[in-house]
Amino acid sequence: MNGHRLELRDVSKSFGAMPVLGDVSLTVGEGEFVSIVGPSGAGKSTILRLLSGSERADAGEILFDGHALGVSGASFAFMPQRDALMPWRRIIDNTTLGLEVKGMSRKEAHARVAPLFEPFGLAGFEHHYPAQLSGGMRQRAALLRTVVQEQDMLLLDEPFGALDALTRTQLQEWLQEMWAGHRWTALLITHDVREAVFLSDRIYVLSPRPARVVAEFQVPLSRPRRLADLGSAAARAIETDILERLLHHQAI
Ligand SMILES: Nc1ncnc2c1ncn2[C@@H]1O[C@H](COP(=O)(O)OP(=O)(O)OP(=O)(O)O)[C@@H](O)[C@H]1O
Repeated sequence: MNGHRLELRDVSKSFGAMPVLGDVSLTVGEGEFVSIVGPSGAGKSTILRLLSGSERADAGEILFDGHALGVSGASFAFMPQRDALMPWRRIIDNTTLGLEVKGMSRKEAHARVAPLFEPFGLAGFEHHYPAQLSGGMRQRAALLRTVVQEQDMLLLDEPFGALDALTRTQLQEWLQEMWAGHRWTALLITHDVREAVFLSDRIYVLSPRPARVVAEFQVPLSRPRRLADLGSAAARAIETDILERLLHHQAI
């Protein structure tokens, strides 16, 4: 084992005649928050689908704790762009869904999620239905449902993409605090370079399809972070550099 939790080595994937991923290599360490930014349609979500097992790579290796993904027993908690809450279930019963699917009784699952409602800013809304909550609250409920399953790794696919700019900023700040407290091993897919800089330890920049990694950045901001840190010279320099790579996809 080389210290990485997740490692993709030269992973490629085509859909029919269309190459989507071309030799993508990346790593995520224990307790590390890593983001992937790339142009629309580059294949970012495809990477997550390879991890969740809903697609298979054509070539290359995906390792978890040094073992091939299929035999590693790795479990991923996935949070999609849309909250995917079930409208007919109360918030508390939505957040227990993943636990119940894994065989936990509803009573036990309720006991597990209940203490998280306060830190997730959902106290008092346990018995509301999704339609009675704001978009930001629904995304927090979706994240609660995701993290309570205590999987090996958190996969976030544009989790704030459907929110208005202010709510999105508030949730980025909130997620940063939550992550600092829990140190989930996390892989975030985003179009939003500022979001990636604010949340990540490291950032991979993908080229247009067929995607390959054209740059990797270590974010030099100390934690805990505040939004104001994005105005620092270091943050602005890295943001500009990533945007340049995205626009001109120069390889390093
Ligand atoms: N199951 C599939 N069959 C055929 N083509 C697919 C399939 N899944 C994805 N694609 C195609 O692969 C390409 C990459 O899709 P993917 O969703 O991974 O991109 P993305 O980088 O996540 O895009 P966006 O940022 O717009 O969400 C797209 O052109 C998409 O149409």
